[in-house]
Order: sequence, then structure tokens, then C-alpha cells
Amino acid sequence: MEIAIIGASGYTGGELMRLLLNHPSAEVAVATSRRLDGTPVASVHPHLRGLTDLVFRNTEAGDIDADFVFLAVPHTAAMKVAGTLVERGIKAVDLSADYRLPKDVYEKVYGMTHQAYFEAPYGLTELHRDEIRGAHFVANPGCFPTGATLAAAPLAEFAHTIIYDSKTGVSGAGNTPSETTHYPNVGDNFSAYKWTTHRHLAEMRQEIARLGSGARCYFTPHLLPVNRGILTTAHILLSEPMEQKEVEALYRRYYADEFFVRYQKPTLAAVRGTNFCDVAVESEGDRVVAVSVIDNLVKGASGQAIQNMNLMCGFAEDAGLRFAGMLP
Ligand SMILES: NC(=O)C1=CN([C@@H]2O[C@H](COP(=O)(O)OP(=O)(O)OC[C@H]3O[C@@H](n4cnc5c(N)ncnc54)[C@H](OP(=O)(O)O)[C@@H]3O)[C@@H](O)[C@H]2O)C=CC1
Ligand SMILES: CC(=O)N[C@@H](CCC(=O)OP(=O)(O)O)C(=O)O
Repeated sequence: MEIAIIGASGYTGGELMRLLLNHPSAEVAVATSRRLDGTPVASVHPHLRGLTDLVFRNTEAGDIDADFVFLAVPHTAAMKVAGTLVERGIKAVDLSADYRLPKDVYEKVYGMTHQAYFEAPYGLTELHRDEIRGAHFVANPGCFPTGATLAAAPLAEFAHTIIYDSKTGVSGAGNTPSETTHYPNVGDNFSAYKWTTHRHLAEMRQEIARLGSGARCYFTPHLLPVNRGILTTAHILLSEPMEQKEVEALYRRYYADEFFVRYQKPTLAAVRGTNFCDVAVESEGDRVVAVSVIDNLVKGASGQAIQNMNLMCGFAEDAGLRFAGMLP
């Protein structure tokens, strides 16, 4: 199957190309960039040199010749081309935020009118597998909502309040340099941002509600001086206390059949470069602390996008994604 990546010069585009090198049934045939038409992919992604001869092309969505497309561009850019792909009958996963929320919620959170809205399954694979399987267009979740929701999902129905406290690596901000990502500002430093107003809170609330929970959700992100990874500490306040044994058994049962969710002490290094989410819980009665880790560029973006592509196209869900991280 031939793949096109729109926005292939960015971090998630590069990560899609890296991961798809090992996919048994898919090969990247088109890598688009507006700025880099005619430039070898390996000149921007040097880790791919010798593994791909592809050259970036500034191809319009209407002219793309491929069986499947990944949209790896910022929100608002994705909505400009999504409709064309759907009309042409080309299956696609959108890594941006453009189709993750209902229109009215999107417009409120992103402060703009959605120009090309349609409904799409939310691609948090473990929770929405049946809708994703066979779908033509899937909205890949945000990186924070992926790790946070997987941390809280098993206890959602027993909770009245969930407070997510996340620490993220800098690659979450994309490849455009900014004051925030400037090395002296981020290196040897640590800070909170968007303390109460991060746009991913809407996705987190949506997923907890879809689990049938009326729990209130809150979220504060922090910027870690590392390139990859998100560690989320979810403080889950329960209506009735639960003992450690019961909570741990619940988590182990909930994820027993999920290859990409592992119950073990979460550390960023153990999931770096992989599609795994590691999770563990500790109870102190009416507060359970659930900690999860993911790689923001893999389970938080490109890896989960491939997991979704696999379901949409009838491949094994773990095709191209079954490998270990690197320790130490
Ligand atoms: N980084 C992460 O951890 C995660 C990112 N995402 C989402 O995935 C998408 C891609 O993110 P990421 O790879 O980090 O972003 P980057 O900024 O690293 O790359 C995006 C690429 O899109 C192209 N682009 C930028 N603006 C436009 C535009 N207006 N129209 C068309 N193309 C454009 C650029 O390529 P060129 O200039 O060469 O055309 C750029 O290299 C975003 O929507 C992001 O929110 C989701 C989860 C996690
Ligand atoms: C470190 C950093 O800046 N992270 C980004 C992650 C968001 C992201 O990638 O999400 P969308 O796909 O929803 O745009 C942020 O907090 O905005």
C-alpha cells in the first residue's frame, strides 16, 4: 500500500517515515513540503539517510497519488485538505486537532470558525477500536489526552474529580523554533504553562464523559528539558474508597488484552521511541494516583496514527509497531 505524508518535513512526519520503514504492508511514496520541493528527505531527516531516496514534493491534496494519507500539518491546515481526500475516497488519519471535537466545542476552544467540518472517529485506539476499524477518516488524539485518558480510563466511572498533571518533552511543540523551545530557556529548567487553559482539556473531558463518567477534569502541563516523552500523574478522587489490591487488579484486567498498554512502573526511558503506554496505580483510599508514560511522537502521534491505519486497512493492529525501546 502506498502512503503519502502531508507535512513530512515536521517532527511527526519524520516519525511516520521512520516507523513506516518497518511496516510489512505500507511504503511511503509521497512526502510533501511547501518549502522544500525537490529536496531529499534525508537532508531534513538525517536519521533516515540510506533508508529512503524520497524527495519532498509540494503536491496539492487533489493531485496526490496514494492509497492512504497522513495529515501531519498544524490544525487549520488539515481542514483545508481533509475534504478533498474524503471526496477522492482516499483513507486518511489526521494528526492535527481539526476533527477531534464537535464543531461547537472546537470553535470555542480554538477561537475560530471551522470551515470544513465533518464527524470523524476519535483515534484513541484502545477506547474506540470498533469505530476506527474500517473508517475512512480518523482524528488522531492529542498527545496529552492519549496518556492522560489511558491513565484514568479504568477508574473513570468511580471518580468524581480527576486532576491531570503532565510533564512533556519539547518535541511536542513541533519543529519551529520559539522563545519557549530556545535551549537556554528550556535546558536545565522546568516550568508550568497554560496552567488552567490548555486546549487539550476539552479532549480529556470528552473522553471521560464518553466513558460514562460525570467526573470533573482539570489539567496542568509542564515543560521538561527532554526531547521526547510525556509523564502524566492523574489524581483520581473517588466517590467511595478503593484498596490498592482492588485498584491494581482493575487496571490489570482492563488492559489485559491491550498489547500497547503495559502495567508496570512508568519511566519515560522505557517507552521512548515506542508505541507503548506504561501505567501503574497506587491507592490511598479515596485518592488513587495513576501514572502513565508515552512517547509524544509515537503513541502520542505517529505510532498511534499507524495503529489506526492498521485497523482502518485490515492489517494486524501492531503491524510495524512491535519493537522495544532503548534502555538505558
Ligand atoms: N509534536 C507532537 O508531539 C505532536 C503533534 N501533533 C500534531 O501533529 C501535527 C504536526 O505536528 P508536528 O510534526 O509536531 O509539527 P511541525 O511543526 O514539526 O511540522 C509540521 C509541518 O507541516 C507543514 N506546515 C506548517 N504549516 C503549514 C500550513 N499552513 N499548511 C501546510 N503545511 C504546513 C510544515 O512543513 P513545510 O513548511 O515544509 O510545508 C511543517 O514542517 C500538528 O497538528 C500537531 O499539533 C499531535 C500530537 C503530538
Ligand atoms: C511542548 C508543547 O508545546 N506541546 C504541545 C503539544 C500539543 C500538540 O502537539 O497538540 P495538538 O496536536 O493538539 O496541536 C502543547 O502543549 O501545545
